[in-house]
Amino acid sequence: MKLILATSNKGKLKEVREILPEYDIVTMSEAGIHDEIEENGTTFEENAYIKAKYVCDRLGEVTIADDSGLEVDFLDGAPGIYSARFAGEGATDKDRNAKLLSMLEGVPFDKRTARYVCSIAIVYPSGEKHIFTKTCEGYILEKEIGGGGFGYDPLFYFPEFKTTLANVPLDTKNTVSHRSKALGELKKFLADKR
Ligand SMILES: O=c1nc[nH]c2c1ncn2[C@H]1C[C@H](O)[C@@H](COP(=O)(O)OP(=O)(O)OP(=O)(O)O)O1
Ligand SMILES: [Mg+2]
Repeated sequence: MKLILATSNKGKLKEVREILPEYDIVTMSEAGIHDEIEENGTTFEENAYIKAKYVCDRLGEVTIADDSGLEVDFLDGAPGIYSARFAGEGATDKDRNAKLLSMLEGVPFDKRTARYVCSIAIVYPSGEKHIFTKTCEGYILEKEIGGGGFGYDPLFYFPEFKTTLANVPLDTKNTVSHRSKALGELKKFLADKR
């Protein structure tokens, strides 16, 4: 079965293709849509739906989208839904990680708890929609470790792995991540629907 994926994030795309090998994942740009979709919702769920709905309306095909981010407890849940934008337009993963580190300067390890959140929306041309949300709990380190994953992964320490999600193979990250768990719910839903 073909699923359009409404994202322009290559890290997400790689993970979604690994986690859903039984689906033919076609990106919005492969389907001819190059628009920047305004993420003006107030929750991960709303933003995931906004992205999937936008692309589904244009293509008339079943579309999924991922809205995700990092909630840091010491920062009262920031950057949250602003995780991609909180260091401004044109910023890189490196810039965002540097900004996050500066905001946590001097904060001891046990107060650096954080979680990733991932909402996966699926929208059908009929208007049917479903949204699945999962989290992944960890700590923000004081320096980057590892070259894998993407985004905040070099700073995201996962206790059971005793290292960051950037310092384990992708298939290992995919056994515990917010994204793999939310996509697992989607998989169950799609299997039940058949
Ligand atoms: O597993 C992850 N490992 C590391 N970082 C992560 C992860 N999951 C989300 N993140 C970060 C990346 C980005 O800074 C933000 C998502 O923002 P978000 O708007 O959902 O994605 P995006 O703008 O990069 O691509 P798009 O909206 O086209 O899907 O959270
Ligand atoms: Mg985005």
